[in-house]
Formats: sequence, C-alpha cells, structure tokens
Amino acid sequence: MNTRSLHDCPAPAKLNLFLHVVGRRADGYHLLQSVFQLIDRGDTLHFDLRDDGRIVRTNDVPGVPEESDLIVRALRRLADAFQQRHGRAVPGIDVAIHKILPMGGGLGGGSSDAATALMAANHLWQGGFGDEELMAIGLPLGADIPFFIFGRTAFVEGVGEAMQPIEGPDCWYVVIEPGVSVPTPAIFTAEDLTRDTKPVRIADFPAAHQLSAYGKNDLQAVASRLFPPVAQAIEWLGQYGAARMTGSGACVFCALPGEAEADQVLGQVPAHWKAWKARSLRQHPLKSLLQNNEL
Ligand SMILES: C[C@@](CO)(OP(=O)(O)O)[C@H](O)COP(=O)(O)OP(=O)(O)OC[C@H]1O[C@@H](n2ccc(N)nc2=O)[C@H](O)[C@@H]1O
Ligand SMILES: Nc1ncnc2c1ncn2[C@@H]1O[C@H](COP(=O)(O)OP(=O)(O)O)[C@@H](O)[C@H]1O
Repeated sequence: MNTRSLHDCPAPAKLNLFLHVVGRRADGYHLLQSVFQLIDRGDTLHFDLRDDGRIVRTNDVPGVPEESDLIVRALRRLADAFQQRHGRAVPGIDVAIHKILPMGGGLGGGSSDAATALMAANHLWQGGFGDEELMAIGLPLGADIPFFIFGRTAFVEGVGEAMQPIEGPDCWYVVIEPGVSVPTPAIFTAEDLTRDTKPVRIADFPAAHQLSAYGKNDLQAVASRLFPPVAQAIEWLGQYGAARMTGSGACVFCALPGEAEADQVLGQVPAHWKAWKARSLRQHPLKSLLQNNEL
C-alpha cells in the first residue's frame, strides 16, 4: 500500500429517514432524534502527503473558499491535536475534491467530506486517533460529522453526538434535488417549527424495511413553506411511496424495493429537476477500505 497518498476516498451522502425535533437546549440548539442512513452516492477525495506542514486544498469548490471549507478546518483541528499528542507538527497534506453532492441539500456533503478527510489524514499522518477522538474533533464543525465517522446506520440523538447502531433497510432510493439551497439556520429559527414531538425509542421502530416510512421530518413543513420547490418535489414523488425531505432540506427521497423500481420512477421525473438513484449502505465504504488496506 502507498503510504504517501490515498486516492479515490469516498465521502458518501446520508439520508435522514425520519427527523424529529423533541426539544430545545438552553443555548437554543435543538434536540433531535433521527435515523441516519448512508447511501452509495457521494463526493470523492484524494490525499497526498506534503513535507512542509501545510494543509492545502488543490482545487476550487464554487461557493466555498478554502479557508471556510469544512475539510480544511477539520484537518487544522486534527493537526493541532496531533501536535499536542506527538509534540511535533504534521507533515502536511494536499486535498483534491470531486464534489457532486449539492450544498444545502440535507445530504450532509460538507460533513461527510470533513469526516473522510479526518479518517484519511489520521491514517496517512499515523496520528493514532481512535474514532471517538476523531468524532470529538469534528463535532464542533458540524453535527453530522460524528455520524459519518461512526459509519453505520444509526439512531442519532441530542445534537448529533449520541449514536446507536441499528439495522437499516436494504433498498434503493430515488432522490430529487429541487434546485434550491436551504440554509439550516433559517429552518431552526422559524416560529412555526414544531419542537415538541414525543421522543421515540428503538423498541418502537418497525421492521428495517419499513423504516424509510416511519415517523416524519419535523423540518419539512417549514422548508416547504419557505422553499416551494421542496413542497412540489415531495408532492410529485409522493405518487410512488412515502416521500419526504432529508435533513433541513432541500433534497427529497422515496424508498423503492429494487433498482428496477427506482429506474421506473427516475424515468418519469420532470426535466426541470435533477434526480438520481442510490442504494442503502450498511457501512461507510472508506472504513472498510482502510480496515482491509485496500486503498
Ligand atoms: C438538521 C441536520 C440533520 O442532519 O441537518 P443537515 O445539515 O443535514 O441538513 C443537522 O443536524 C444540522 O446540523 P449542522 O450541520 O451542525 O447545522 P449548522 O448548519 O451548523 O447549524 C446552523 C444553525 O442551525 C441551528 N441548529 C442546528 C442544529 C441543531 N440541532 N439545532 C439548531 O438549532 C443553530 O442555530 C445553528 O447555528
Ligand atoms: N467541503 C464542503 N462541502 C460542502 N459544503 C461546505 C464544505 N465546506 C463548507 N461548506 C459549507 O457548508 C454548507 C452546508 O453544506 P452541506 O453539508 O453540503 O449541506 P447540508 O448540511 O444541507 O447537507 C454549505 O452551504 C457550505 O457553505
């Protein structure tokens, strides 16, 4: 295995099969309950060691300056932790990103990129940090980062820090990108957001194959009001099953039992929406690749 580079590292998207707002913390942050499901579509990252200690993003990402990129910010935090633990600076790293996930899509793209960067750089730098440590480094930058490092279908509580593995569905999804970018703060500050859904327990969940239709997304009504294309996509996709929004939007998904059924729905999607299919994943593909030394 090449010890100086890791190329073609996957940063998969997630879907929130349901997302309940069950309360609010004293600091204004909302307490959530959600099932997070990984899917086999995502960004791809490439890493090469440097020898000058610098952390460099080597390509442009429209709308995301290098300094504010979650990848770069996460790697800086990892470099600080490395310095503290090992008493020396990191070697540095180049990161190239091939971005296909939409921003403000509720697919967790930025968080997944950051999680992949933390896992890959920890490997290349031989940082020796465990998953729990990487999760703690990532959490202040994005609530979804710990989930991507956890890397399995999970029941997530709190503000994204409490996770339990669960058995997820084995199915296909059709996902519509309604063409708008939803800013998460606008949803959480809305007056009409309901914040009092009764907490659920894993014991309440239906069988795994029915999980994609369980519960609801409490952020959906507000997002639909503020961004009408979200409501239109949910209504259209609802012809084919339980269609709902992921995260704070804007993307909308519907579970289908197989690829053929997903292809059938995709063939009908109106031309003004971008849409695609993806399969549910049981495990984060980068974790499997690193564990099996396959990169
Ligand atoms: C709701 C989720 C579900 O996955 O949405 P997506 O980002 O995936 O769409 C996440 O928890 C999003 O968490 P995160 O990605 O950290 O949100 P940010 O954009 O940093 O949060 C922006 C703002 O939303 C509010 N916020 C966020 C998360 C939360 N549990 N309660 C909140 O009240 C806060 O005011 C915060 O300052
Ligand atoms: N590497 C990155 N990829 C995507 N977005 C990023 C990245 N770094 C920072 N961001 C910022 O995070 C915001 C949320 O992006 P993203 O995580 O893709 O959406 P969501 O949280 O809705 O799933 C973007 O609008 C962007 O400004």
